[in-house]
Amino acid sequence: MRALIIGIGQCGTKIADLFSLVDFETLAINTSRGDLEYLKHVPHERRILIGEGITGGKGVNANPILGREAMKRDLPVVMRKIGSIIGYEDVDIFFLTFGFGGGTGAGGTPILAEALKEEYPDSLVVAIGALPLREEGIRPTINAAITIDKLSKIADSIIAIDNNKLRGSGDDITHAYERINYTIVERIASLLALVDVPGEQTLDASDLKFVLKAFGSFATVGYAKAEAGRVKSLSRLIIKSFENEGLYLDANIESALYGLVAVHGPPEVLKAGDIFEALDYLTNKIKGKQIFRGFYPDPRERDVEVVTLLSGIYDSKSIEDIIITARNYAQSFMRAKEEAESRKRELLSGLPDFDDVYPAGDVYEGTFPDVDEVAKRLRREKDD
Ligand SMILES: Nc1nc2c(ncn2[C@@H]2O[C@H](COP(=O)(O)OP(=O)(O)OP(=O)(O)O)[C@@H](O)[C@H]2O)c(=O)[nH]1
Repeated sequence: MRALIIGIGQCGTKIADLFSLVDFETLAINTSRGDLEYLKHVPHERRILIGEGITGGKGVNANPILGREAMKRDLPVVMRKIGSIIGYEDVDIFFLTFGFGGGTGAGGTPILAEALKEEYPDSLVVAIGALPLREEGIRPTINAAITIDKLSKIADSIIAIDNNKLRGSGDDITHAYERINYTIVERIASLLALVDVPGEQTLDASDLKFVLKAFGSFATVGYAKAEAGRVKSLSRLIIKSFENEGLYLDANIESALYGLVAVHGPPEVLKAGDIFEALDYLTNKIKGKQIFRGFYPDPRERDVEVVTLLSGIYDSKSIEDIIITARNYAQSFMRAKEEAESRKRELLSGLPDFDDVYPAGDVYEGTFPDVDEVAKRLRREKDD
């Protein structure tokens, strides 16, 4: 199983940086030179500054139109770099990490996603994006709505992380971001680490690709971990992994089409009866009724770890809030614009054509009349 993580914009490259720390292949792309330099783990030759001609290396200030333009202009450079990283061994999944509310990531990600789908039709393109906080105002919400719309037509799945779930954590925003970035990397990395690994019942790359190939709908990754000695009911722990609000997306999991559950831990805790009870429950709960599973008994393990992936989700309050807010704003903005235009028409109606007020015939092609001469002539005409 080969994954390439591509971070776009500040949020996306920070997440890619953490993936780099845990030894994933990564690439960082940004319009801001400063933000690229700030990264700690992505190797320098895997950092690409785009749109320098438009932005001077200073970011696009939450304007996704500029983010899109920057990616379009430097797409050949980006695709060449990706080609050189990939070499001759196929990539199973490109994970594109970004923030929905900014400009570089929101504008650039759909452009790159489309190019990757075209160039590598057998690989999946999965977007992992952070949804803006409501307090950030209307612009990030609109950026998010535009990008959701675009990506839903291109990406195979969109793993959306709702930053609003950070509220109430008590952390300042930088720490809250760090925590959520860490969590998402931990979950995806744990899941990928279990694919193609020998186990009781194993998950392979084609299972994961099947689950994530979900026509641009939403996906969410759940997680639960406990010390083996403290697990009273494994079935309860598995259910907790997709029930708890740690999913970071307000979503109705019953609307999911596919699911995948991977359980890793000491063999004495991984009891088949418990696992099947939880899987039956989950299979009956989701609409698509298809759950892939992998059990990985490991005598060296002291903890039990459960990673759950649910995909094909179309019923999510987090997403609905963004789309409805953006749509309402767009409609009221269009109404206000029409009113302003009709008020302008009303105000200016009835004005004469001021050209008629000035005498014609004094302007000759190619020459300018002498203003003093014209004034003298007009005075003479008046006196006569
Ligand atoms: N989860 C998470 N969200 C982040 C982080 N940094 C920024 N965001 C969110 O991402 C959005 C801003 O995206 P950025 O990545 O900063 O913007 P950008 O893509 O670099 O675009 P420009 O700054 O406009 O050039 C906001 O809605 C933030 O809430 C982060 O580290 N983690």
